[in-house]
Amino acid sequence: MIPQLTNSSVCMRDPQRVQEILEAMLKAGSNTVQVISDFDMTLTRFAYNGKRCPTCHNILDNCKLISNDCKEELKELLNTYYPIEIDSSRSIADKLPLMVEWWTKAHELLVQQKIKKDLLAIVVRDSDARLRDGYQLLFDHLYEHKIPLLIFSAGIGDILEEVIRQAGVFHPNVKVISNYMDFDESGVLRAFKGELIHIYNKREGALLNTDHFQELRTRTNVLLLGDSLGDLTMADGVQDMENILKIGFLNDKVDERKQSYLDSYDIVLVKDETLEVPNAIMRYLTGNK
Ligand SMILES: Nc1ccn([C@@H]2O[C@H](COP(=O)(O)O)[C@@H](O)[C@H]2O)c(=O)n1
Repeated sequence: MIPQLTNSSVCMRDPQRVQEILEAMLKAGSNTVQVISDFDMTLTRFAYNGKRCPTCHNILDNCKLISNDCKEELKELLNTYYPIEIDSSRSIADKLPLMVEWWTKAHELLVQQKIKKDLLAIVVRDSDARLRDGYQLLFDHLYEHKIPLLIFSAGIGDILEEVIRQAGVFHPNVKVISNYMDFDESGVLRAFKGELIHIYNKREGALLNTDHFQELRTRTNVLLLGDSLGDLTMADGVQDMENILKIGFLNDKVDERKQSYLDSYDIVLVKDETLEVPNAIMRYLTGNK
């Protein structure tokens, strides 16, 4: 039905079920569809030319606004907590407090650096941030077909917005839920706003944004894109959901994590740095237009 679903990167536990969901969504019409996507390592690449690409946090961690001592501390945090984040032998309940600890410590360190708001655009421009191949097509296609795109990220909203703005795809149909920086009157970072969003509390974040989901109450068919098991709860605020198709990017520790991804996502994209499959699915849902 969709030739790209036979790509070597594509794994499905139940291809028949995927076909049924796609047919139901096609029948409902693209005016009932919304896309909910994670950002880091989902819309952005995991690696490029054999080198890891940065997350929103890493863009700041490694920039010239951060002192060398602070860079070292942030790197130590990454080396301590990232292996925990992707450890398939530990439960989410076990990892959750440690993830809160990671985000909290990193944000405290960033706040101490007195980062200036007006330098963020330069920081992003000078970074190795890289959206996945096919991003332009995805963002433009959703915009042309008036399909809402919610980017739900535990990264840093100000950095995320700058990445998509500089890529020329921050269209009016895009809404971002993320951790936003709070600047004082002279434009210096003094805190992070609101409730912390980390990798395992997106359900709570979704339930706090009832207004957004209420506005989209006719969009009862969801295409969800994520790269972690925490991303599966991003659509928990959607009202009267009819169908959901979950696509998961499996970027790291593939052998250890493949089964849990197959059990949770309808389509698993293994070490696939492109948006070829989501783009093919969107083309199918919009009648190949
Ligand atoms: N100090 C930190 C905290 C988190 N990360 C990474 O950010 C990712 C979260 O963003 P999503 O857009 O994927 O929700 C997460 O996977 C962490 O690995 C970081 O790099 N530094």
